[in-house]
Amino acid sequence: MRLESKPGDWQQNEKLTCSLPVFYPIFMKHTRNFCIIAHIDHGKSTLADRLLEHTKTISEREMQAQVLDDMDLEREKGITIKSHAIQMDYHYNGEKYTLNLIDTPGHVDFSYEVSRALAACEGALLLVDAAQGIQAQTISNLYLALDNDLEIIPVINKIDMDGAMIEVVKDQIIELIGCKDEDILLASGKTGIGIEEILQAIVQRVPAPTGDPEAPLQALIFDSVFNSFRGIIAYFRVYNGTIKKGDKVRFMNTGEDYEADEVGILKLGLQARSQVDTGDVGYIITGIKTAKDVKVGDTITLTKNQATEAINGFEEVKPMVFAGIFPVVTDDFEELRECMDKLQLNDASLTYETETSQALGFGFRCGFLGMLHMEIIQERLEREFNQTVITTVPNVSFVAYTTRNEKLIVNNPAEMPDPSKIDRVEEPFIRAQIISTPDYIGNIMTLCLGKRGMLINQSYLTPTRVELIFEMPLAEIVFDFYDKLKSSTRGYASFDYHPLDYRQSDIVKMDILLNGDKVDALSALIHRSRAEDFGRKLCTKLKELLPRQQFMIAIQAALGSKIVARETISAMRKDVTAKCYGGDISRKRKLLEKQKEGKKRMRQIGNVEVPQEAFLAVLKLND
Ligand SMILES: Nc1nc2c(ncn2[C@@H]2O[C@H](COP(=O)(O)OP(=O)(O)OP(=O)(O)O)[C@@H](O)[C@H]2O)c(=O)[nH]1
Repeated sequence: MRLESKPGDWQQNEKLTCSLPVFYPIFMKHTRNFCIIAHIDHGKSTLADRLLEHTKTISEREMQAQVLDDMDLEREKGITIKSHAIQMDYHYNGEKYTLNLIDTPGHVDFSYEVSRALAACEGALLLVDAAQGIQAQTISNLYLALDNDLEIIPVINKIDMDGAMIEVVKDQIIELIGCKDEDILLASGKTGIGIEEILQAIVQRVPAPTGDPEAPLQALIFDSVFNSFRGIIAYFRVYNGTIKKGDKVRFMNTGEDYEADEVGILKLGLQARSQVDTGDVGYIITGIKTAKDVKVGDTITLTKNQATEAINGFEEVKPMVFAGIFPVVTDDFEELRECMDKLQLNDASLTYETETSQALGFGFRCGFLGMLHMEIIQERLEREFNQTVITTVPNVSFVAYTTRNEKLIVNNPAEMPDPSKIDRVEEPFIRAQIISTPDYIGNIMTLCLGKRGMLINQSYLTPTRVELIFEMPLAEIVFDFYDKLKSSTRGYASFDYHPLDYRQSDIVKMDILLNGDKVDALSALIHRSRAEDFGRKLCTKLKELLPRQQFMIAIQAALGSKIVARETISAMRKDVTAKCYGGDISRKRKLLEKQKEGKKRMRQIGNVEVPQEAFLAVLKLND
């Protein structure tokens, strides 16, 4: 994200409406491409539903049915109907307009995809919750929209709520984007207030798309979905030219040629058309079977009559967080591999390679866009593929330079070379933006400085809202930062971050030993200043999480050969079922079954049984 864009520049987009080319056809004049941006839970989905209902794109009955159908359909066919993009017809002043609503994923893990979706629009509805006011993602999404030169329509949403502070939030918005009082719309996605005004504003204020229908085809891919019958369906926005069914097309960044088996527009489902024109949003099916071959941000052109340039801004999305995923039962490794292969077919941003751990056997080292992405993948493996897996400590990607000046990318603590062979290590830094009421500045500073953050800027957005900008190591955010921020500000602070660069850092490897055996899956890479404290807390947490056994268990944390912390779990004296002997047999069975259930996610390491929670203990360290 470029941060140079200044809030207040927002009205400059008028230039777009005035510079229409002479060949500007009527269908483009009546097209509007827009998205809805907001902080999480400010009511995006609910408002989108009302827009679809109001324009009769989806009837009330379908809306109900749709919500119910969605999960099954998505599972069976991989089609997401309401998200991604949908076209509405809207009649205004006796003329029919085509409004394309492009949905954005909204979470920082997927911010590259958000920026591509925004690039396919000319305008954005900026929703702000009337009770909560401006939050961190309101601002970061606004900046993304400004970077893409979008016309911003500010909307105060949820005005039906008792706690709505319309005037206060109006002032916040005026301060932030420099608009006029009358530019701000008032709405409630729940009751339907303001929906007609929003649709009118989209037609009146969002510029119609520009472009040359006669020029060579340039269509930007802003999203793709996987359909098990039809392969990958790519969603695009046509900037110049026309795409027709049967055309031979080229994906400019991957350099691959395909045939357009089907093209069309996105209504409640896919609607095939003979062609999709300049300025419009549509889909293409080419028989591509894997998500890897369709990259968000790529440009589609024709094989003959190619565009000379791709639409700029294509970027390979890089994983930010890495963790091991292992089958609970070692024999299930091949089955897990098949599931990972299938999962990657429809999620190109998941990367994985085989990993061997002494403790856990064969598994995969996976790369994720962020912690949310990691949770989603784990959940999908369990729900859709019925796998029971153990996930290990997540870590960021470090860069180690050896004394021979080789550069190594370290995505796994086990790959970190011996300290004697390392010249220096670099770690990724992020720019964190925190917005809060001024009462909590002290707590936020303590938290962020404790996480090796540096305060870069502090500014008051309004007298009651302060924005703090820090530069911090990504590794510090990955663990428990967000929860800590919420608890130290009683939920008042909101937070967003963006990657910055790699910086030299004193990183060491912390090993954990159980009864003297090093458990590689519990190793972590950590800053030296935090290592001893981290080791102590981790040992204490592991003591809580490891079940007692018939013998004593020593838990040790070590930096190289130096033990920095130790805890002991004493031996269990009695058999858990002993008290049931001679008693009720069904009670005994229940107890044994309960134990079996608990074993599901246990791994035997040496002679110690380690439950899944222990592998992620790092995420739950006490203060
Ligand atoms: N009172 C009131 N509640 C609303 C309104 N719009 C949405 N909500 C509620 O606010 C919550 C969040 O709404 P969503 O539409 O899911 O918000 P969202 O921005 O799409 O959320 P994410 O997709 O999670 O970012 C839900 O519980 C809604 O019922 C509104 O206009 N008034």
